[in-house]
Amino acid sequence: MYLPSFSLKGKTALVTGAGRGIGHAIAIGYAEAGADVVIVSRTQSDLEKTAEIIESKGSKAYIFEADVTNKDHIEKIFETLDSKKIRLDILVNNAGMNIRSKAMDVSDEEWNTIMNTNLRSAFWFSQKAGKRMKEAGGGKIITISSVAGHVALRTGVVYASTKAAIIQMTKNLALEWGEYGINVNSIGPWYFKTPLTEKLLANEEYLNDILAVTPQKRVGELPDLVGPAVFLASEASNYVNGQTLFVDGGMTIQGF
Ligand SMILES: NC(=O)C1=CN([C@@H]2O[C@H](COP(=O)(O)OP(=O)(O)OC[C@H]3O[C@@H](n4cnc5c(N)ncnc54)[C@H](OP(=O)(O)O)[C@@H]3O)[C@@H](O)[C@H]2O)C=CC1
Ligand SMILES: C[C@H](O)[C@@H]1OC(=O)[C@H](O)[C@@H]1O
Repeated sequence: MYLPSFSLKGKTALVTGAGRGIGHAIAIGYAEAGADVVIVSRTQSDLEKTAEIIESKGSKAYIFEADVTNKDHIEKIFETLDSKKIRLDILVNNAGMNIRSKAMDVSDEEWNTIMNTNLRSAFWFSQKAGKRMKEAGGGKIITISSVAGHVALRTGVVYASTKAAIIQMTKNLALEWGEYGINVNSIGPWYFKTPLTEKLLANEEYLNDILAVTPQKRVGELPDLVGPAVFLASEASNYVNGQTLFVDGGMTIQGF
């Protein structure tokens, strides 16, 4: 028995970083749930592959080759959506990156790149989508944070700071926009095998360290993330707001 409230039929979602990894999986999962998908990244060839799969599911794909750290690019995306009268029901701020420097070695350039990609872009996309969702009577905004925003990891203080900020931004936007029917939530993954992490996960010792603090004793598989992402994008989560859903195999509750 399929619960209709989980359907995304008739909805349009925008997913940043949809060319590879988690964003690619979420974009396709949304198409499978019935949504049309606006996909954004800097690599046209990746986007075309994602679009082909989305269209094979019977959904429309709208490609935007853009850099989320460039505010003009963000502006252009929304101007184009407006001109084409493409209504935005769901926004997934997924694009992100990391430079895993020790705190004492972080450069200004590294700080700016990580902050602009992971946090600043998510806010500008949210502000533009939020204005349109308010006019439309509601919408769903999901930002991909990380367990790194909740517990200390050895993967870099700047990245962790962006992910913690996303968790707080999620709460503040939910506080301001809840009355407009906008649900603002976040997903906090533990390790998933993607181009961002595949080199790390290929290191047996590092992988063993990960599994030692993961109750489910495995890293995440992309389908493990799609279900939570569909839930938070669907009407099934209409009374969930300001929350961060950790999809982590139990890692954040790991004690001793
Ligand atoms: N994989 C994991 O274990 C975890 C990942 N996360 C988070 O999940 C999100 C996705 O990560 P993951 O899929 O692993 O990463 P990947 O590096 O595999 O994919 C990142 C995607 O974002 C795009 N992207 C990166 N920078 C920009 C930019 N400036 N402008 C537009 N698009 C950009 C990339 O495309 P392109 O480079 O072509 O622009 C790519 O499509 C990130 O926010 C990450 O922090 C959180 C916890 C764990
Ligand atoms: C779990 C983290 O978000 C993930 O681990 C990494 O090494 C990546 O750089 C991210 O920090």
